[in-house]
Amino acid sequence: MSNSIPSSLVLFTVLSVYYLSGGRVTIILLVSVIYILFNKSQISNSTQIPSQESSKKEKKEHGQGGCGKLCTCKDKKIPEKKTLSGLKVKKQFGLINKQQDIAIDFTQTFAKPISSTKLNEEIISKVDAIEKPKKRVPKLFKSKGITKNSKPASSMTKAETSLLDSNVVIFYSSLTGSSERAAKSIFNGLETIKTLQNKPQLINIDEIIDLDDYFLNTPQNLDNLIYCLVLPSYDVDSPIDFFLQTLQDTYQDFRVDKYPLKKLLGFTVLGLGDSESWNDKFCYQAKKTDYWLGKLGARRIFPVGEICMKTGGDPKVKEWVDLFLDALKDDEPILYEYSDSDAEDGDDDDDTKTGGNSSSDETLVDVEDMGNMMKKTSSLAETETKQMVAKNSPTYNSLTKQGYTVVGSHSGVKICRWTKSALRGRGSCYKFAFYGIKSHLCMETTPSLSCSNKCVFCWRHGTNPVGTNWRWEVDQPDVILNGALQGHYSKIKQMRGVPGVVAERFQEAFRVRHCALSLVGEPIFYPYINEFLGMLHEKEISSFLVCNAQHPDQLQSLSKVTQLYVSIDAASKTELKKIDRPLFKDYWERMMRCLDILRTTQSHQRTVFRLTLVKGFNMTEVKGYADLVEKARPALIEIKGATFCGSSSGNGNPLTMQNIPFYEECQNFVRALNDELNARGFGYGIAAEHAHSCCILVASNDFKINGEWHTHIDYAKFFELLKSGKPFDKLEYISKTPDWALWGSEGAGFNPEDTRVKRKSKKTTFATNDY
Ligand SMILES: Cc1cc2nc3c(=O)[nH]c(=O)nc-3n(C[C@H](O)[C@H](O)[C@H](O)COP(=O)(O)O)c2cc1C
Ligand code: SF4
Repeated sequence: MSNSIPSSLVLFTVLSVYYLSGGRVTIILLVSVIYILFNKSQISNSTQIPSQESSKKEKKEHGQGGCGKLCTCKDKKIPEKKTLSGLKVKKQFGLINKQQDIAIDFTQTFAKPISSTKLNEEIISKVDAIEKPKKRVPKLFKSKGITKNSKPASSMTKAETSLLDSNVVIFYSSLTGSSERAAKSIFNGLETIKTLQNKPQLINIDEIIDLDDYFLNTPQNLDNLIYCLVLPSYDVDSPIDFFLQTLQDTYQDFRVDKYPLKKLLGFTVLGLGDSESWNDKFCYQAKKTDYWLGKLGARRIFPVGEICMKTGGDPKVKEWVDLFLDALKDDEPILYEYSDSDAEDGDDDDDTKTGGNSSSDETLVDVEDMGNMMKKTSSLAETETKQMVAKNSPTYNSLTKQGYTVVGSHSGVKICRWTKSALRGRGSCYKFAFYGIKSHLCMETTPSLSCSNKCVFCWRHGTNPVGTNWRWEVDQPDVILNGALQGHYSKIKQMRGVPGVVAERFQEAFRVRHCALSLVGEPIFYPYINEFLGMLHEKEISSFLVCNAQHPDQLQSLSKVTQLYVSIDAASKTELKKIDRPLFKDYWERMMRCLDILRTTQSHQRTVFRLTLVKGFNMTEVKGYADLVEKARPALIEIKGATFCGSSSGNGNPLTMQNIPFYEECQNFVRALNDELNARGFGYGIAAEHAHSCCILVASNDFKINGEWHTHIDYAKFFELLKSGKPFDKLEYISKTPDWALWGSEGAGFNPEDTRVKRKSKKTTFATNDY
């Protein structure tokens, strides 16, 4: 009889015959019972360990959960019988992931390590697939960034290329100079190795325009790269935070290769710190860097150095450098362990080591589990919330040395040179000529000292807090406003002993009437900017807000300001990258979105394009600027030549005096732009100038009433309109521009009531922010 006859049918037949024959046919019954027993044993054999293929096939033919009864399919292959017990035992005791003691070519095999582990994992995953049927999940993400089963196992690695044939790049970041010194010592040490084939390179990480050029991609012109990073640690915000954030973002970016740094021949990190004062956090950022580079697939060729600069200092640095240089001369295989640091930190994502479950289910992560997966990172992967500018930080020292008062932990205030000048009756800045702002009544402040650019003309390199998202503690708007006013007034008070201060103006200065939200940093980055603006307006302080065209969402939701600036530092994508060195990868798209917002949502505001002209960087593409004007249709365009003020030594500013345009060059640029705009029929004209600060104003013809420019502001009217609570337009609070401020006027924008004093000494740093 065939196996295909159901046993229940046989049993039924036997019982029927027995009954009908009155029990006389016992022999038939006996034979039947023997048959049923035999049949059962056949069935149990056939259910043992089908291969995954046949299991899939079964599921396909019988539905997801199998047919649930004895199978009758004709073409069914008898599956290969496998004994699992051996594998299971090995898995339980972590033996199957034992490191492979064979030397392998690292560069060739990293992505696909030749270890039997993978084979074993494959087998186990097949087994698991049978033992535990896949549970149904509603929606799944392929978790490239945190996938587990695709990670390379530990292996002995040997590169085809000798380490001495590599290109060594030494990266460093330094706030007070010791890491730079250590990096140079490595550089000099490498130079002494005669057999090193290529000249090493020394790069300041903070000066890299796009970190992805090195830490996602690698420079195309250099192969066999070895990265050596020299990093201090700071428990206060420093540029290293942004660097680490970038490494982490790359690792968690689902769109990019999970192991982008496997292309490197190797890496090492030298950490400098202070173990006496920061025992718990000694060299913690160097260790984090080491961790993330490993996560990104780079091969550690020398252990992370941890040197206390207080107790060990430069001699200890030299020791580490010498050992590292020796290691470069040694091409012995290196043990590569992907998850070593994870294991130490209790991150058990190497399942096979811990006897966990490595089934193929884990390449896919349930959406609900994503949060847990992310949380399940080691302490090295954790990011902490710091203050943007803590009182004991080098940034704080640098800012206060330059005359800034740091308010709270992320805001700043400083009296500008024009406020001092106005107090002494020596003239106000261009804002008086263009908009009627008396400089001694103006406070320059910012609620965010951090920025998402690293502009070439910015003072802030080296110590600047940077970031693309707000990652710091947040201060309340009233704390910032009161602190800023207090800081401003205390600086004004100090002016009382300065010769020439006009008593009346000195007295007036204790009632701030205007606030320039510019200074440095990015004001709309501050999460409570609208509340802050509301508080300013309540005190009848006008608001001039300057933003860098990198935060379209915040720009979109910005509430009413007296005047809204967007910095336009270049007219093309390439030039913008060169001059602003933006941190956002989609910086151009962001700027375009901001321009659209100016033309649409924010068109009720007095919108201003702010162009800072830097010779050799952004003074040629007049047509390009006209395109941007076409896109945003700003009410006003301020064109200003970059100027010098302060000392440039060591701030990473690449500009020289050659980059400062003469006023005549600025005038020519403005004429060309104005001609281009009018040739396109946009209706702009050159309204006013302030030669003293190398600044010219182009305005929309809407501001020309009966042939006269009305670029000034009726501030009382502005507050009146604001208080009405009704929407209003930029043209509802305009006022006539005085003759002395008009373009081509005799004094070129200098108020005849003030005394013009020519500065004798030329100072030496760039500043575009003498607003
Ligand atoms: C405000 C501040 C915070 C610091 N925080 C740490 C820290 O968390 N861990 C550490 O090991 N060293 C810390 N240090 C010590 C510095 O890392 C050490 O002085 C280092 O040599 C500075 O390197 P640099 O001169 O290249 O900037 C800190 C120093 C300062 C001034
Ligand atoms: S100049 Fe302004 S926009 Fe540019 S980096 Fe400095 S603060 Fe940021």
